[in-house]
Amino acid sequence: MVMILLLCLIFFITILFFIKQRAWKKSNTIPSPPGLPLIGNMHQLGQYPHQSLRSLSQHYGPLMLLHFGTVPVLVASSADAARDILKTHDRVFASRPHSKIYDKLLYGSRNLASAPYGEYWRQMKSLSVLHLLSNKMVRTFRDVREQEISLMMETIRKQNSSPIDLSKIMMTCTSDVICRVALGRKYGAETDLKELTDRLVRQLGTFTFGSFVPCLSWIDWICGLERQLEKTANDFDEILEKVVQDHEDGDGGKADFADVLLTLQRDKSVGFEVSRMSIKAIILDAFVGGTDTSSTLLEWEMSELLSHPECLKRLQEEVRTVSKGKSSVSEDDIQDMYYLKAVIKETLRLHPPFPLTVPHVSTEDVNLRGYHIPAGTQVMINLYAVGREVATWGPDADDFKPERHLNSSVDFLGQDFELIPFGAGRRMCPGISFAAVLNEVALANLMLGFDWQSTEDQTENNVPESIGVVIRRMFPLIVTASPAT
Ligand code: HEM
Repeated sequence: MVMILLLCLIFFITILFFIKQRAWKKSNTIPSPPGLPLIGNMHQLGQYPHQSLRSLSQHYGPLMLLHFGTVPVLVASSADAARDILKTHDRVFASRPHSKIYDKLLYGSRNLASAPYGEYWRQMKSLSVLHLLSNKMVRTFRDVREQEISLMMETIRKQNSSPIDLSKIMMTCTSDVICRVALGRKYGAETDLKELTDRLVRQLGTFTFGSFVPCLSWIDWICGLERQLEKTANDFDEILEKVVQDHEDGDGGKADFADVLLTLQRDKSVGFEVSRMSIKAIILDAFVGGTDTSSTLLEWEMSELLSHPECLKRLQEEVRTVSKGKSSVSEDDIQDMYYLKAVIKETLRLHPPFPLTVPHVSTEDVNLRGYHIPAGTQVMINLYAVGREVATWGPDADDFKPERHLNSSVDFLGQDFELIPFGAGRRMCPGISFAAVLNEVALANLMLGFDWQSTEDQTENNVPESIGVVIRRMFPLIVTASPAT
């Protein structure tokens, strides 16, 4: 009996799949790799969807329609296609698809990153952009950055030139900065916030049957997914609830994110209600959006520099010349470090920490590059493919060559669509200044303080990538660092 029911279900889904594909084909001729019933194109994504999608786009073009299960997903893989979506039709594509996982883990999607486009999202974006991550706020946390970077340098120094896990040390530095800025202090000893953030980010990227083949969502339930998500959400909420409580009872020292948000809630000065849940959800965004991305960027920078000793040498010379014998690089010194900025841009081009943007969804029917796109279509921009597009970056697009940025005005601020590692348009990353200044000053200090040696046999372009939403190195970067000569 069960077998017959299962066969009927598979038959029904297959019919539904072909009807859906036919409906799309009628109104569109968007190039579309052929898929399989039930799973659509999912079997073509492999372990590294950003790489597989790039390969598919080389065959099917910069705008492709795929099916993840029964869900149609438009994938853009060129600067022009990204511009059409994130600039020309930005408003139409500014929403996020509904996700049960986001709902469970992120306070019913009341955080900024997964809130659907609308009034609530606008309110949360203005809180983040104007009150938490503005240039002025970023400047006020200068001493936090300097202290944590100085601690990182001390940790490396203490190893006395023996091999160190640089990935771990850099991760500790960036996550401690975010923790202090968001929560006012480090929560290391009593709660493993790092482990919890890792778990949450991992679960946000979990494949679920329910998301792509809704009638199979019972499989997720049988696998115990709901229970796991609930546990993570509860564990994080317990910490955030304690943080908010501590701040309410606290002495109002240096204003961290929790303080700022509680003040805005009390003053009612922003013109809308700021709920306790919104406060916790916005703080959570800083951990989810900022922790892994910031350390991943540093990790790829060091990794690429170690594979390209001539670039490492040139950067060290620049940093040491500009710093003129000082023991550390200050944020004021960075302005004159042009090669440093070129190294950062080149790393973001080749290794955008989020290679596929958080999915967008269209809220109206729209004509995109001559194709009819119905409301409710999910869209992903393959930032990895955009950064490596041969048409814009040339035949050496896959090579690490910071020099290409030296006489170019192309920047990652969301105006130049060939380099958009932080996205662009309404949904662009609000943490860009925060991330950029932390990254610049951390990398410059690593260059000033030490001479570096890789312990690996570094073959160019051959460093394996991790699996997940944020793509870091598969294996930690083990190096030796001796005091600069
Ligand atoms: C190297 C560091 C970072 C990179 C590469 C990065 C990249 C991105 C990207 C690609 C998006 C998605 C854009 C889209 O959907 O089109 C995004 C969104 C977001 N990022 Fe970042 N990010 C970084 C650091 C940060 C930091 C430090 C924070 C906060 C402290 C942050 C908070 C957010 C938030 C809240 C969103 C969602 C915005 C929205 O949906 O309106 N990010 N980021």
